[in-house]
Amino acid sequence: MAEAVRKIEQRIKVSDMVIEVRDARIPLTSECARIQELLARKRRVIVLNKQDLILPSEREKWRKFFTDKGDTVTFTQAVHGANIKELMPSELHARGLISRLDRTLLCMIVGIPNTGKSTLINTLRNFGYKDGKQKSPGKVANTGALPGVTKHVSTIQFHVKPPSFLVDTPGIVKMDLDVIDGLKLALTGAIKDSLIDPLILAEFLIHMLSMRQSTNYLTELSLPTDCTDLGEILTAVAKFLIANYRSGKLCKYTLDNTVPESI
Ligand SMILES: Nc1nc2c(ncn2[C@@H]2O[C@H](COP(=O)(O)OP(=O)(O)OP(=O)(O)O)[C@@H](O)[C@H]2O)c(=O)[nH]1
Repeated sequence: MAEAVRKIEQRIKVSDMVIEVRDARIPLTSECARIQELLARKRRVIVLNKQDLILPSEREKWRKFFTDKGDTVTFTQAVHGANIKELMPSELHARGLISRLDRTLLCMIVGIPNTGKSTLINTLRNFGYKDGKQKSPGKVANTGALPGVTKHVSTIQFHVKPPSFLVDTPGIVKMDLDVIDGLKLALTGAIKDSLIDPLILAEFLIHMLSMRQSTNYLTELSLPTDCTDLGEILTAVAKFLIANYRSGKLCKYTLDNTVPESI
């Protein structure tokens, strides 16, 4: 991880701009805290990916939140290419994120693990080549449902004219995570499942849902019939809740709030 951070820091200095990919379900907790100081000095667009997993009303609330702070944001669904056009060189230029369109463009992609960076790169590349009327080059970055798939820093062309490149980087997590941040990251799949007991994670999820007065999930819950042991049943229920939260079937609430709240 330290090596990855060092390489990212070196490459950021020579890049024209940064695309910071966050998880739309945790727009604050998924910030790339470890290099925020560096990011603050670069032109940056915050991509809130996995927009399909939050309600449209939540999207609008967060868009206003970031825009009021002076940040440039784009909501995407990288798996299906939603809003990818907003990240094409001409759009980045129109939004004031790059100053010239006649020069080679180098864009860093950074973010915590599992936010969809590699998926976004593949989608941007397909879209970018089509935008330049070139044959679609296919997938280059490896993707996966578990965190930590990308291990190395690599540079990938995503547009022909102007020649534009993306620097793919491994996901980086901050060192001094507090418990609540850790639970939110675990719930959204940014840190490994093996690190947190699913019962604790499910309890946290139920707590977060009860704060939003949401009990819809109770009607969906059918207990596994092949379990007799209470502990096993609870674990099965916990895993059911977590999996359904992650797929967006349980609810589409963000876990962060635009105003501070006590948990
Ligand atoms: N629901 C949803 N899932 C997505 C979206 N984009 C990516 N994913 C899924 O999120 C998971 C992680 O995607 P990756 O592209 O591998 O994420 P990454 O940020 O490169 O991950 P690391 O290698 O851990 O840094 C995969 O299962 C993707 O299919 C999206 O817009 N919506």
